[in-house]
Amino acid sequence: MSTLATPNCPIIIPEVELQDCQTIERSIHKTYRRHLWAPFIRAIKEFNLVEDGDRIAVAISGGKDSLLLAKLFQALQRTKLFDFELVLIAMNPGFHQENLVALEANLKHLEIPAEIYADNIFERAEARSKEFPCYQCAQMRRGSLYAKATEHGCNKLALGHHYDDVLETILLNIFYAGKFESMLPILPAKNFDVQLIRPLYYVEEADIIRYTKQNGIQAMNCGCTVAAGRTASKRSEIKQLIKQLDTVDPAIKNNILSSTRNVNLEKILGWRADDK
Ligand SMILES: Nc1ncnc2c1ncn2[C@@H]1O[C@H](COP(=O)(O)OP(=O)(O)OP(=O)(O)O)[C@@H](O)[C@H]1O
Repeated sequence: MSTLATPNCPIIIPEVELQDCQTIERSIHKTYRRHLWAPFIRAIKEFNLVEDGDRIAVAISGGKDSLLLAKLFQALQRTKLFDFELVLIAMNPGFHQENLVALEANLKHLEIPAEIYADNIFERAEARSKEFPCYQCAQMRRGSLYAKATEHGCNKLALGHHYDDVLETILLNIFYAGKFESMLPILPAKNFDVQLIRPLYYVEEADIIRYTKQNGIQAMNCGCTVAAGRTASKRSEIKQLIKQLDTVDPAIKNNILSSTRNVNLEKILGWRADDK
């Protein structure tokens, strides 16, 4: 997989031998209790992301975030805090063969019995939009995952977006789209009877990287075969900016998110809701 790293999608090199599955599972409750388990539970409780009777599809791309998300959901199910069903799905959008083999190996080792299904989204996204395949790809991936979740009778689809994704999205929207818009922890799908949930909302990327490296997990860094390296530069610039700001004042990250809860409608020039 190392050959598939790009400047905007750096590879995460494990710092130890791959640990056995039980050790990895234990680490979530011990070493990473404060930084992974606690924020995961906090988001679930604060936003009611999981409720009794739910049937939740967890979408696993093979990257570090969704591999962790699957392990957290398996751990949550064992606690019996909520009575819910879990469906694990992984879509193959046209990965390089070496990425697909690595994904299968990771799922097996981590005891994540996910259904891998094929949907040639990379090819279709590129055919539809040579210039901006990423936007197409993101839309089509989401649609494919919603459809698969629906096919499995799920009422929720969990994605692996984390705290830093949320902050980056807020700033990207301000800087490059001229709008104040966040990424929500829970929202209804537009064309499906499914709710999208983001249970890693409070989990910091640095902690996911630490957990991944320290458990020897070689997650997929970037499965894209179409535009990897050409795009996502704005996101990586914003990531660097937030990193720099964090060294100046560690309160800044939290303040970026807090600003989305604290909008003074008397001190803004305009707003819209439901196209109004
Ligand atoms: N091919 C896929 N199959 C299943 N789920 C996917 C796939 N691609 C994306 N997802 C879901 O959408 C989320 C966000 O996708 P994105 O490509 O932004 O991932 P990411 O930030 O690189 O996260 P990850 O480390 O999980 O890949 C993923 O965490 C995962 O839950």
